Amino acid sequence: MHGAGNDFVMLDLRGGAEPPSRAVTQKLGDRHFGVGCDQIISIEDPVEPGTVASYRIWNSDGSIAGQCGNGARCVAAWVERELQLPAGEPFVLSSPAGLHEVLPLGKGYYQVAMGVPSFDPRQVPLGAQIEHEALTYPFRDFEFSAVSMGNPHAVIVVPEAFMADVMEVGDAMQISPLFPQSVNVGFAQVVSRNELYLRVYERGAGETLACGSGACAAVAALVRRDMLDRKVSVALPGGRLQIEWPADDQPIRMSGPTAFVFQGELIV
Ligand SMILES: N[C@H](CCC[C@H](N)C(=O)O)C(=O)O
Repeated sequence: MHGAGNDFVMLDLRGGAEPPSRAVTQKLGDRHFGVGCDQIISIEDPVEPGTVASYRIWNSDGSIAGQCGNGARCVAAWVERELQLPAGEPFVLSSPAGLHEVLPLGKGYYQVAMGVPSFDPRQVPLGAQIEHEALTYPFRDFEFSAVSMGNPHAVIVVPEAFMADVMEVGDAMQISPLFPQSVNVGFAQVVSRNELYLRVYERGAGETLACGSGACAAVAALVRRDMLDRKVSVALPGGRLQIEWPADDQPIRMSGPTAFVFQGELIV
């Protein structure tokens, strides 16, 4: 499946099937010697009351992630079809980052509640050298904001997202002691108070065509810096996501597309 071009191998692990080993996730993620994807997403039995399923996330390099926004929408589409849920009816999923209310919007579009963003440096996490929470932190000759959406994000405001040196800056930040668990690095160009161009150099996958949690993190960081209103259209290379953060203590709601690409059987 893919969500705005961020592509996934979805594994049906319901019934307690073994999660993939690191080697299997790397094999699945390999675009030449395996299937090829940005992340591997499992669909698993519900673990929380009131939920219909749970999911987990592995990046294509085999590392584990706590959240995946585009993946959450694809889990929603997969579950709605597989469990034959009543069309248009909301339901709840759980992930390592918590509970997620899903609202099917029709035509493969879903709204997912992605949780309340955290700016606490210990939550992101940032290295111990950062003692206090701040709107931005210095890195080389620029500054970044730090946000957790259940996974770590650094958000950099740039004049031209298209011209940003995503790989060089992204690589340098991911290996910096500032980010003990590495980081997803967003390059955000503010078009207006309701529109953002965004590119994301993801932890464990490199630059992807879209990053749902990255879009949420960028909106949260720039609302906090009074550079955006609370309802924003985020244009990424692979497609558009609608992000709304109703209030600081409310979950961010992300809406966007999903697509089924291919179904097969994995023989390991
Ligand atoms: N690379 C991310 C996981 C996938 C996030 C992204 N694909 C999304 O849609 O949120 C991490 O290691 O935290």
